[in-house]
Amino acid sequence: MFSTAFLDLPALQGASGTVTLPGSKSISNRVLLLSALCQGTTVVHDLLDSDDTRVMLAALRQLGCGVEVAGTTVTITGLGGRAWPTEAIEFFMGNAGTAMRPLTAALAVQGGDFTLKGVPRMHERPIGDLVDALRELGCAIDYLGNDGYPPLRVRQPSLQLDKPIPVRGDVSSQFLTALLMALPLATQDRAITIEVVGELISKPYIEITLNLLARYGIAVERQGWERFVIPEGSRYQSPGTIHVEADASSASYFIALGAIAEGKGIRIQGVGADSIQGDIRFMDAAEQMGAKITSGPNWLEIQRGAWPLKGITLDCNHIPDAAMTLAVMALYADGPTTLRNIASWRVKETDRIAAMANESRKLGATVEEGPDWITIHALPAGQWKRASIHTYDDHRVAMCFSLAAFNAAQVPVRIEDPKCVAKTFPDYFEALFSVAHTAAQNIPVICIDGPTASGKGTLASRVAAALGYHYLDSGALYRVTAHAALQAGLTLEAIDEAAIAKLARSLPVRFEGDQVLLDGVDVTDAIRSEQGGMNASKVSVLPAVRDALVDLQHSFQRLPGLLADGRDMGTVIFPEAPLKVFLTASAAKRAERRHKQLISKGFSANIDALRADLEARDARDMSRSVAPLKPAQDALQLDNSSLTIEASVEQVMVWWQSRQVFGSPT
Ligand SMILES: Nc1ncnc2c1ncn2[C@@H]1O[C@H](COP(=O)(O)OP(=O)(O)O)[C@@H](O)[C@H]1O
Ligand SMILES: Nc1ccn([C@@H]2O[C@H](COP(=O)(O)OP(=O)(O)O)[C@@H](O)[C@H]2O)c(=O)n1
Repeated sequence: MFSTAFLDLPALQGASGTVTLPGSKSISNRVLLLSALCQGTTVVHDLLDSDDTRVMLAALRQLGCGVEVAGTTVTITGLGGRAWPTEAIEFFMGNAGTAMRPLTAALAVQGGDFTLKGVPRMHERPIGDLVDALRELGCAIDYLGNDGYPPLRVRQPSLQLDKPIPVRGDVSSQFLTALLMALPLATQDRAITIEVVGELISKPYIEITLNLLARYGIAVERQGWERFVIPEGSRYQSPGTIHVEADASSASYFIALGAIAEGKGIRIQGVGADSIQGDIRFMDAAEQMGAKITSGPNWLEIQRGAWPLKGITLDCNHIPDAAMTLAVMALYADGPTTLRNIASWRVKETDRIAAMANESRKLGATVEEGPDWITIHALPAGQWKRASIHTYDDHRVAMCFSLAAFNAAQVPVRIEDPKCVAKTFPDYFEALFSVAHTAAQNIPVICIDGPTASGKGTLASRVAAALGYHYLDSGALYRVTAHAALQAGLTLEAIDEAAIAKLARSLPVRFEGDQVLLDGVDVTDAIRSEQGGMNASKVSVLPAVRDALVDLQHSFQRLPGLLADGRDMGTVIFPEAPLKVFLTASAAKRAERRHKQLISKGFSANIDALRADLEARDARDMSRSVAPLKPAQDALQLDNSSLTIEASVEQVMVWWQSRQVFGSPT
């Protein structure tokens, strides 16, 4: 996951390959709650690991459920047949609507002394319709803040279930889902009837709920979409094992990607056209816009068909979440696209109609909006602008606008607060980068060159972490090469140049966090010694060795960008890099830093000897004939002798930002 303040997506050109999608958020949380209400143990496979499921799991633990997590498999030992807690419990529900609503209903029907709170935005998301329905049937629920909104306090109910329970059908279908999942708890001596008042929106989500309830032994009788009868004596029965289908609305970004990007097509693993989720019908809308889609039981394949895409007008009531993706596809169309019947967008994580309109306008688009509709006009090649997309703590806004990076103007797109995707798809950007491609010149490289112990590695890795970029420690490659050569019984002299170069060309080196592995063996400590640095300096003089390492170094230039540290990053390996920094500090300072570094790692060291060594290494690095250590002509010099690490990082970030001008962040 990218936890950076922003993520700059380079202009992307195409996409091909396979993405495996994580489990659906709403199915995950429904399955967790149903498993908790069962007697016995349920093994849930392919569970989504996300903020919403973590909130639900924490709540279930507080209630006394057995919860064992092993990767994406979670084993739940349910509360069925056991005593419910009688002590007061306070639940923190974050911003997790898929946990808040069904849990409120289950707790209210079961009764106890429970408080449910969330983040400030959760306290702005309406829950009045659910509470009204629950009160109607005798549940005791108080508002602790504003009427109609969390936080809530739930107490002991006195249930009256003889009359049908009215539920408004025109608000979030999660209310009805919540009731359908909670009411089987109260069917000991009667059947319970729910009556929908008005048109039921988002019917497909109710179908998912009914489908899952059936898996848990609850056979709800559906009479049209107006009445639902939960039979007397209904009891949750564990299915034993259950697999969570991938999220069909997450699939929408990759369906759109296949339709927009040039390439051999995208294969999506985890969900197919026969999915129980209504959002899968997004594929029909994407096909209308031009996508070519084929499908099997658990997969979809998408290719670009019509190009530009075709503008459409669509009632999106059946695909409220996935329809947001159409708004970004609309930018690539041949005419305007109007999405209708999307009033529910206004009360989601943020006001999504306003968000999609504002952010599309930043990209240069013309957008009109009404209470329950939006029209997005196509964006011609010349009119795309570099924009910093505000994401409103809304995962879908972030994922949708990542698709703007395929713009014909080939301008990059900044996504603010990229970690908001954690709600449903923590590794969304990693998945995007695994299939997206672009020309090397679009993938930014920041070079940090300089003498030993000037702080290159520290600076480069910190800036990489701040930007979400990859990091190349090129010195480590020379260190590993020298290590491998010595292990192979070679000298580090010119006489063995060809043999060392041969080794270097297929060096089985891997970086895992701070560890360096050679052929699977951890050589971190061995290569980081001062002797290791001196040996690296010796092999690095040999032109054939330097040449042999070029391709390996270039292979680190991957999306979304790279920080490269070494001696010749800016002069030889990445001469086109948009920012080159030549980092120096006085020899005295550098010797002092290296001394501290070694002592802190438990090595003994003598500061004068260190200084003599590093001056000898500098001299060799600066005087060699190939790729000598020197600043690139266009490098910015940074002497950090009297700067803190933070100040050096800040300076490089300021230089970088001044070259990356996006529309002003909001
Ligand atoms: N600006 C700085 N001020 C103080 N100490 C620093 C600074 N930059 C780096 N250091 C420290 O100096 C030591 C050497 O830094 P390192 O990044 O390993 O250098 P290089 O990669 O250039 O050899 C580390 O212990 C690091 O914490
Ligand atoms: N791009 C690079 C990186 C390192 N090197 C060589 O490898 C040695 C070790 O590099 P390093 O970056 O790990 O060394 P430190 O600066 O960390 O001491 C340097 O002294 C250089 O001789 C190089 O020639 N070119």
